[in-house]
Amino acid sequence: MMELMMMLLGGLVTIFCAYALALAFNVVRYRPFFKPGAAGMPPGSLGLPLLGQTLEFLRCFNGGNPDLFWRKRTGSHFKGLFRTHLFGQPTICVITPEPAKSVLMNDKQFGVGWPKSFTKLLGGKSFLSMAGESHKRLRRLTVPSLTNSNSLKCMLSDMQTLTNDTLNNWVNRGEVVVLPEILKLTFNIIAKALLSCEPGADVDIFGMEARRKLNLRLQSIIKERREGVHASNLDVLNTMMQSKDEDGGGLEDEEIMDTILAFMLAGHETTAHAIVWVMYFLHKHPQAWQKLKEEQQIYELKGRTGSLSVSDFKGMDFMSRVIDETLRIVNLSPFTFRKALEDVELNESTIPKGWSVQLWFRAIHLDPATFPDPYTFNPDRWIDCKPKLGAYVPFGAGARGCPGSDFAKLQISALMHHMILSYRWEPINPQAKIKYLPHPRPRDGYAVRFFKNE
Ligand code: HEM
Repeated sequence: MMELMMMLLGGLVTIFCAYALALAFNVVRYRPFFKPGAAGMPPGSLGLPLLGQTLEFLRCFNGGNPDLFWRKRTGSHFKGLFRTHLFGQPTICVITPEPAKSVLMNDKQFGVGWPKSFTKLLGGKSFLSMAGESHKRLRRLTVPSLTNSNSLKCMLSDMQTLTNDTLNNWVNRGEVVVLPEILKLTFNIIAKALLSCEPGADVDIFGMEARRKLNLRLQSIIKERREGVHASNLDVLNTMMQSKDEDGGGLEDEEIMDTILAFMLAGHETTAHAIVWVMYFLHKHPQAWQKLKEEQQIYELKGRTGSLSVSDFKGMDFMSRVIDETLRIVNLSPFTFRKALEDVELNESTIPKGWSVQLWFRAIHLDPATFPDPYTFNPDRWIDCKPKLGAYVPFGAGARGCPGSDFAKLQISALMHHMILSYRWEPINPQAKIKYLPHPRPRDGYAVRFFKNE
């Protein structure tokens, strides 16, 4: 009997020691050496060696309660940041507006933080991989091709044609799973805007092999354009090829190719998810549906004659509130990444050099201090709501803010204009659970019955 108890005790002591050692491992491994007098690290724990707190993070997100992870970490010493260890990296999570603004607006001390696998896929000359002056130069030379009013005007007409074709096709089919269908549509729209590709063109962008093939294809398109073939197309590629900096220098082919790929990847998935969620919330909130329909009826005649302009869309107040509210509550990019380039003091603590910094937009947008009753979909909250800088950042902010925000909003508005006036839909699984990673979406992809109004 005594022997058995001793064995049991020995086992318990071993487990306890192993656990204590495991906890100490990360503490020792990532112990920072701050200059004398510097503030300490933000509160938190690094969890287990190698795994850190990744399993708990995945449990929260995959278990349908993504906010539990950060809510559990906001104790009395909390100053808007906590430390943790996620996906193999010691990490500081920023979850309140003030420090988020400080990080977003400070690209000298906070550099590119995307995971290496991601930047490798995008190519070394994409501005998602670049930093500092070269990042600024690349943005100066490429972003206007996407955002200037002439480009948006040309894109709008294609968006409306492609949208109408898609919606008519859905009516003929009766039942559709919206997400994959919208992904095809937003991909066709971006491919047309960037390269004048017609819908159905065989363009694949996922994976290294697809990227290699796309690069070869882009190389030959660029060569043809330089030789004058389709050189008058009003697409983003031609505008980029003509763009010049102050010294008269232009973009290298590799810079153009990597930027086109970045626009393609970043430009269609998030927008497609946003459209699904706008449909989802409008169906759940009949009053908002009705209000949007009434607003859109003002533009009905112009819409039917194809003369709706970019400024018409920008002037649609309720549409814009619906989009802002959807992006706030859904958080398509739940967080973004930076890396501390040196020790940085922030909110009475120090972020160690080399650590990953994650900005948790989800936590910021669901903070009741800025947005009372944050989980309720209420487009009218935006009538008097002017959040301070850093408190509403669905497109990020600062030097790395999203260059496609106007393009995305225009696309969502153009589609919803036609959809709300001429069609209606009924979800087939109204209680479908939500999947939160990589972008939040209804698990069934939002399967609906789709009808044309009489
Ligand atoms: C609803 C749709 C969209 C959302 C919610 C969204 C959100 C974001 C966010 C949060 C960032 C990161 C900012 C940061 O790290 O600070 C970003 C970056 C970026 N987005 Fe978007 N985006 C959307 C649509 C688009 C579109 C349509 C395009 C292009 C056509 C685009 C191209 C990019 C690019 C290239 C970057 C990287 C910018 C840089 O590093 O300088 N996005 N976006």
